[in-house]
Formats: sequence, structure tokens, C-alpha cells
Amino acid sequence: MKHFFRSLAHRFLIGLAGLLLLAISALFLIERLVVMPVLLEEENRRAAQELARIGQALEHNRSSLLAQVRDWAHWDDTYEFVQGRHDTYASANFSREMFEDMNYQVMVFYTAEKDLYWVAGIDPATGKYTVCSRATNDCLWTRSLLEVLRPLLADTAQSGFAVNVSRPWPAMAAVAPILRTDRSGAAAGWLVKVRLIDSRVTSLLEEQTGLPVAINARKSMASSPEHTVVIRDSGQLEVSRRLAAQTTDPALELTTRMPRERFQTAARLFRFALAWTAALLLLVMLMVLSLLLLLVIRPLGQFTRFTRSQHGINSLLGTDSGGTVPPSLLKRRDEFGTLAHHFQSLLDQQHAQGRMLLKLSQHDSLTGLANRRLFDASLEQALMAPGEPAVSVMMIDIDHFKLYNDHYGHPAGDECLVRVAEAMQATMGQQGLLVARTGGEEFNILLPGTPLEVAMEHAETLRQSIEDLGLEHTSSPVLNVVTVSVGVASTRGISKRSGTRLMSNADQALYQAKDSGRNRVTGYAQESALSAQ
Ligand SMILES: Nc1nc2c(ncn2[C@@H]2O[C@H](COP(=O)(O)OP(=O)(O)OP(=O)(O)O)[C@@H](O)[C@H]2O)c(=O)[nH]1
Repeated sequence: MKHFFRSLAHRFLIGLAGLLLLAISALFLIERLVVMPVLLEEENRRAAQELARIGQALEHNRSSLLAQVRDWAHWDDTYEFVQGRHDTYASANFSREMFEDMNYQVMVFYTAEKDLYWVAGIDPATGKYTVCSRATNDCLWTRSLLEVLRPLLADTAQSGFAVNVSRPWPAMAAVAPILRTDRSGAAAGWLVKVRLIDSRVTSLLEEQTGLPVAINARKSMASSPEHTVVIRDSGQLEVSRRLAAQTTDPALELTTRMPRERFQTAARLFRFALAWTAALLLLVMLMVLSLLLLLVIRPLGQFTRFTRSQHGINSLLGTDSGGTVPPSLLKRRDEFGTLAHHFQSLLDQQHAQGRMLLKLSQHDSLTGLANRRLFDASLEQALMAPGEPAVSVMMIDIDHFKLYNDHYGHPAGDECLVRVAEAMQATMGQQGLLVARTGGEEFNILLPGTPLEVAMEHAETLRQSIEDLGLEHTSSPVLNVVTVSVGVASTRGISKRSGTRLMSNADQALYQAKDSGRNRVTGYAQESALSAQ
């Protein structure tokens, strides 16, 4: 798990996933806290408007009832009738058909003193039509209605008015003063018409508004008449409001139902947009991640893998194939390309320095020949060669070099060493043999795959070539030129192929060469030294 979080790609993935989650949560909260409340408020506003429309249709119905009351009340016949001077008025004007056609439930006539004069109507409970002078037994069913109507007369304006009543049934009542047709003189009484708010009225309202309408008497309603109560289910909205009425106990409640299509469509649309936004966000984030992988993480990984592989002496010297930055990185034109080029030039410098260090560590600074370290390593390598071929070595020492130094000085001694080294390199090095300066005036030559006899021939050639240099050495007891003594040894005849043993044998042979007069080649032999010259 720890490793998982170390990866840049994984960290980015987690970061982007977090951002995506945050964005989706924000969208969800915006839907819940901003969009939905606005949509619900809009739905409530529309519901209140529709209820108001039904209310207006109801009011229109009441107004038409009031107009009809006025028609009757401002008429000489009614004027005469309410004063007891029109005997045929009742029989001529009141009939069950008239009540049914005009959708009247009850008509009440009052005298100028506001006493009940005449009442006629259809009992909603029994459907019985009755016409009564005063409140006779036949019209007892109107008693509770008359109680409700009486207070209306108290504040009756001259022109009349219409109201809703809830008792004894939901109804509307219109009141107008009884006047002459030309409206002259004082009111002779009051006429009240009552229309039941029943299915006939609600059907009419439904026709006018196009909405389902129910008007019912409710025991009690906590809300004020303006307050709209909204009950929602998934598909429909039930909206109700208290109606202003003369009688408020029980209260009249106007209810309608509305489809929630607009709300649902808007909510659906918003959720659709939300889902698309979330999907787009996801897509964008995936694209960002892919770009990141492609442009940053992958080259970075390539770089990391390459730098990880740069270990060991070979990468220090640039001798293995991995010493070059991958071409795909070098080809890039972006920051990674620049970095790759800088890295490559640093690497090249490091390789050059590495090679120089290696050369310094394996070569002699004065003569440029291989040093003892390189000679020993090469000797070990030659001894381990498959098939165990014969390996010979020469050990060379300049004769009486101390006397040379003493006579010509140390710098001249150095110059002499360089000349001798050059001669060795020219004679032996040209043949691919390793010539090494292994001590002050001591040199070794490695002859892999060479038997002792051949090696001795080479040694003799070498010795002669140095003598032929003719480097003046007047203080030498051997010759008046610089000479060398050479000890040669071979692996043939020794029980163990050991470098130390071989060099020790060569040293013994050299000792013998020196001992027997110098400027000669001596091969190491078990019993006795072989000499040349
Ligand atoms: N100029 C110079 N002299 C060196 C260098 N290294 C060693 N020598 C000298 O080489 C001499 C070696 O002397 P010895 O070991 O006595 O041997 P030799 O005088 O050659 O006598 P034999 O080997 O017995 O013939 C010493 O005088 C060292 O100072 C060097 O790098 N430059």
C-alpha cells in the first residue's frame, strides 16, 4: 500500500478521483439545495395561481347570482308582493322547475323590518320543493339556513352583496334590497337567493378552469384563507385553500389537483444535465490522467529505469550499451528532451573521466606503459584462458641504472627510462604483447600462448634492440651503452598455474642473468638457468 502511494500516477489518480467525487457531490448539493427548492417554489406559485383562477370563477358565479337577485328585487311585482299586494306573484313566479333551471336552492323574502315574509326552495336532504308564507311547518328544513342568513341583513348595503356560507351546507348567498323597477323610494324588504355549491357548480368551475374542483366544508382549518396547502405525491399535486365565507365554522375548503409534469420535466432535465456534466467531468479527468501518463509519467518512468540501470564500472566508463539515454527520450522536444540531452552530456563527461581514471590507474605516468596492476590482472586472465595454453613472462631490468642516474642525473635517468620503454613498446607492443613498467627500472612483458623457447627468442630480440639504441652509459661496467638483463619464465613444467609462482621464477631467471654478467637473457629452468649470449 505504501508503494502504491509513492507512485506519481497513483497519487494523481487518487487526487483526480477525489476531485471528481467533490465535483459530483457539489452538483448533487446544488440540485438539492438550490435547484429543487426553486422548482418547488415555482410549482407552489403556479398552484396558487390556479387556485386563484378557480376562486375567481366562483366569484364570477356569485356575482351572476347577485345580478339575478337584483333582477328580481328591483321589480314592481316583487315590491308589491313583499308588501302583501300581489296575490298571484308566488304562483306565477315560484315553481320547482324555475328553482332547478336557475340552480337556486332557496329564496327568502324579508319585509322592510327584516322580518321573514316568504320562503321557497328545495330541501337538499329530501329533494322536496316547498313554498311557505312565513316559516310554516313545511319549511322547517330552512330554519338553520335562516339563522345563518339573518346576520347578513344587519349590514346590508343598499346595492346588495353575495357571500359564501358553510352552514347548513356549502353554498353561496346573494342579498339585495327590494325596490321599485325604477329604483325610486325606500326598500320594501330584502330578497335572498341561496345556491348550493354542489357538483353542478363545481362542474361549471371545472369547465371554466379546466381543473378538477372540490369545495367541501371542513371541521377546522388552521391556515388563513390566503394560505395554500400543498400535498405532493410523485405524479400529482393536491392544492387546497380556505375560502372566505360568511360562516367559518365549519370552513369552506377549495381543493384542486394538478399534474406535476412541469416540475418533473424540469427535474428530469436538470438530472440529465447533471449526469452529463458528471460524465464529462469523468471523461475530462480520464483524459487529463492519460495525458499525464503519456507526457509525464511514462517518460519519467523510462528515465527512472535508465538511471537505475547506471551502476557498476561499465556504466561509469560507458562501455556497455546502456550507457546512452534511450533515443525515445532524446528525440523529445519538450522539457524531458532537454533533460535527456543534458543528462546524456553529463553521462558522456562521466564516461570520459571514468576512462581517464581507469587509464591513470592502470598505466605508468612517466612512460605511458601499463603498470603492475594492469599487468597482474592481465596475467591472471591469461592464466585462466580456456585450454590452459603456455604463458610466458619476461622480467627486464636496466643494468647499473643507479650508476646512470648518478652519472647523468635523475632527469636524464627519466629520459633513459622513456627511451627504453619506447623501444620495448616498438619491439613487443607492436606484436600485441603487454609491456608494463612494474618498478623503478624494471619492466615485465606478458606473452600469452607462448612457450618458453619462443619467449626467449623475443627476449633476445628485445635485449638487442635496446643495446642497439646506443644510449650512452659510460659508467656501466658492462658496455658503454645502456643494456638490459632479461629473465624469462613459462608455465610449462610448473605444477600450479600461479602468477606469483611464474613471476618468482622469472625473477630468479633475471637474478641469474644479472649474476652471470648482465646484458643477457636467462630462461628459468628447474635444474639450471638457460642463457643466451
Ligand atoms: N631517474 C630515475 N631513476 C629511478 C627511477 N626509479 C628508480 N630509479 C633508480 O634506479 C636505481 C636502481 O638501482 P639498483 O636497484 O641499485 O640497481 P642497478 O643500479 O640498476 O643495479 P643492477 O640492477 O644490479 O644492475 C636507483 O638508483 C633508483 O634511484 C625513476 O623513475 N627515475
